[in-house]
Amino acid sequence: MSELLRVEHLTKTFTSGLIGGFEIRAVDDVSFTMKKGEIVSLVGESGSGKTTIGKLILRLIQPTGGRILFEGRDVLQMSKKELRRDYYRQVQAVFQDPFASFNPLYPIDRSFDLVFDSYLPDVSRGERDEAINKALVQVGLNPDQIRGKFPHQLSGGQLQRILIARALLLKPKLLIADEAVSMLDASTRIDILNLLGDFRDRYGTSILFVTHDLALGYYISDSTIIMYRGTVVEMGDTEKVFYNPLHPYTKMLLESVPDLNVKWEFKGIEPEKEEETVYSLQGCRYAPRCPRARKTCFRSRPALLEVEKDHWVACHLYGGE
Ligand SMILES: Nc1ncnc2c1ncn2[C@@H]1O[C@H](COP(=O)(O)OP(=O)(O)OP(=O)(O)O)[C@@H](O)[C@H]1O
Repeated sequence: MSELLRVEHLTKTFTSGLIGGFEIRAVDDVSFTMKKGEIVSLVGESGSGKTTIGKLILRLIQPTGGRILFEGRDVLQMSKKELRRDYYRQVQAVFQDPFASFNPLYPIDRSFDLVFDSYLPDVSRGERDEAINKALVQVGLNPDQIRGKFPHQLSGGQLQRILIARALLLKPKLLIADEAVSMLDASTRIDILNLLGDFRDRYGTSILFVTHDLALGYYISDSTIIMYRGTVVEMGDTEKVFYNPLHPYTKMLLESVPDLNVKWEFKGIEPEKEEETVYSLQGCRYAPRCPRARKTCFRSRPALLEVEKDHWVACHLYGGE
């Protein structure tokens, strides 16, 4: 498989507060690649920088530093016209809240027409209708029951399928699915995941699957990137990351997934204290929470090293400096 996307040393710093504001390094020196037709999960707890990475790739926000290459082309150097005419034809996104993605004042058909108007203006009305109906059938919907309806007349699952049908009308090379199934019930969630996998198989669409849910990431992805507070702590082949986790944070995350047949029992656990969440910008960001942290972990950031084929970890326990 050849390379589709390359993210190099991507950094995004936000400034919060008006006077004497403080800086949040939401994404801190993140590098990874995606192959054509590959599904990559970007996994991490809330605030780890996943959505910010998706928005940077989509050029919805500007990075503080780093490069994004799509098929070798520098995305950050693209003009607005190039983005609109070319990049967004090939890179589409589906976000978490399907209700927020539609204008409640218009029937959902309008959202399909906007795609045609923006990217395929020369397609005739008849051809549009045919393509829309085909896309709706592909995502398991009956066009007769969907077309002409307003968003409030449809369920969250139906709207999410419509968003996927809309994104896939263009048969994009890259789909960014940001918590795209988080708001759906379990059975609809699996349907939508299967749909995404089916599209990858059919059209070779690469998918960046952004999620905080390890099980969903494992189900759908070929490769997994584990984020912690803006940094990549571990990444690689999904089987290797899940069955041979190396970073103490990945191990903790995997141990925290509740088992279906294990009941909760009181263990007197104290919630995490505020001072333990303070992290240093020079050292490993996980060091204050890490049971195996040493002095060096607070002093220097470990490099992301390939410890076995297709398996990288950023941890001083594995020789990172
Ligand atoms: N526009 C912004 N201004 C200031 N800070 C921001 C902004 N957007 C994000 N952040 C901060 O950047 C950090 C990363 O946020 P981001 O939304 O990327 O995380 P996430 O991993 O996607 O979390 P979630 O799963 O909760 O959406 C957080 O600390 C967040 O508060």
